[in-house]
Amino acid sequence: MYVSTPAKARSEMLNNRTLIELKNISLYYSNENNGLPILDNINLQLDVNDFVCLLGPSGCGKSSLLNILAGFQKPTTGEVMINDKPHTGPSPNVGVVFQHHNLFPWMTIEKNIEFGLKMKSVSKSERKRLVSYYLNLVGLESSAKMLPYQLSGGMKQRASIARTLATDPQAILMDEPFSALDALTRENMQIHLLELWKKTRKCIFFITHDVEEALLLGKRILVMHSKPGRIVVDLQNPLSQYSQSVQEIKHSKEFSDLRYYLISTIRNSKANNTVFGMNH
Ligand SMILES: Nc1ncnc2c1ncn2[C@@H]1O[C@H](COP(=O)(O)OP(=O)(O)OP(=O)(O)O)[C@@H](O)[C@H]1O
Repeated sequence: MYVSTPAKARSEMLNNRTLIELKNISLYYSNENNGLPILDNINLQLDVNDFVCLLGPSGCGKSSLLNILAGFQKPTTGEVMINDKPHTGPSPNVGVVFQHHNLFPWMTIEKNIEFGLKMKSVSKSERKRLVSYYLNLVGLESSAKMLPYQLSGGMKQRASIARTLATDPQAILMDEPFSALDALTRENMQIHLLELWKKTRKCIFFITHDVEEALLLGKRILVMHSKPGRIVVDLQNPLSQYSQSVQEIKHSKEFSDLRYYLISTIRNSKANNTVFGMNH
């Protein structure tokens, strides 16, 4: 069993503060799920610089939780706080990147990135500077004038990430953003996202089905069980401190031990509701 550092000590260590807090969240969708809540009394704090990966079996409520964090879905009970204020709807503080890019197909990549800035009434010269900065950050300078259909899947996802980053949200929620990509592109995107996070230190909440992806990306890993949807693991990922290459990390004993532990915990979803390594 892996026991993580208590939240307070962790926050102090990282000189972080809580950005988003979920308090006693439960969610029911009408009478489905045999009367059980989709989400059951979820309490969670995300810090300003967190990189949190959420794992769990299909249908356990991961996207529902993300929708509540994004302000798209109202919880049945409980509340969401951002910067200690109630969060009741979509907000510029929270950006979302979905599994399939949602770029406007009729706009060039630079216009797509500029769109949110226009909505925020950013001046033309500042928009130009920011578009150029974010294109550069995701390595798409030479694709600025292209339309989305002219880009590969990985490039489109990088453009989506740039568009979200450009509006400067405090948190970015990602719902399986790389799952539609081929293995090699996916690995490149993981490395790229980690570099982006190191540069921007935005709070990232990342849903994935892929345990290895969570181990390579997350500073912190959550596992949800289903029926009812609960967070049963909240783990500081020791691998995030490693400076070795991805390949070296993947071949380490700690990686394979953690991988085994997480897969077993996810498999046990229906049988077990014990809370492991909770730090909140
Ligand atoms: N709008 C809705 N109305 C009714 N039921 C819903 C709605 N959205 C999701 N559900 C149900 O809630 C449960 C959780 O769905 P959710 O999409 O949050 O799970 P998930 O863990 O993200 O699944 P996956 O990993 O397969 O994407 C499922 O049983 C789903 O059928």
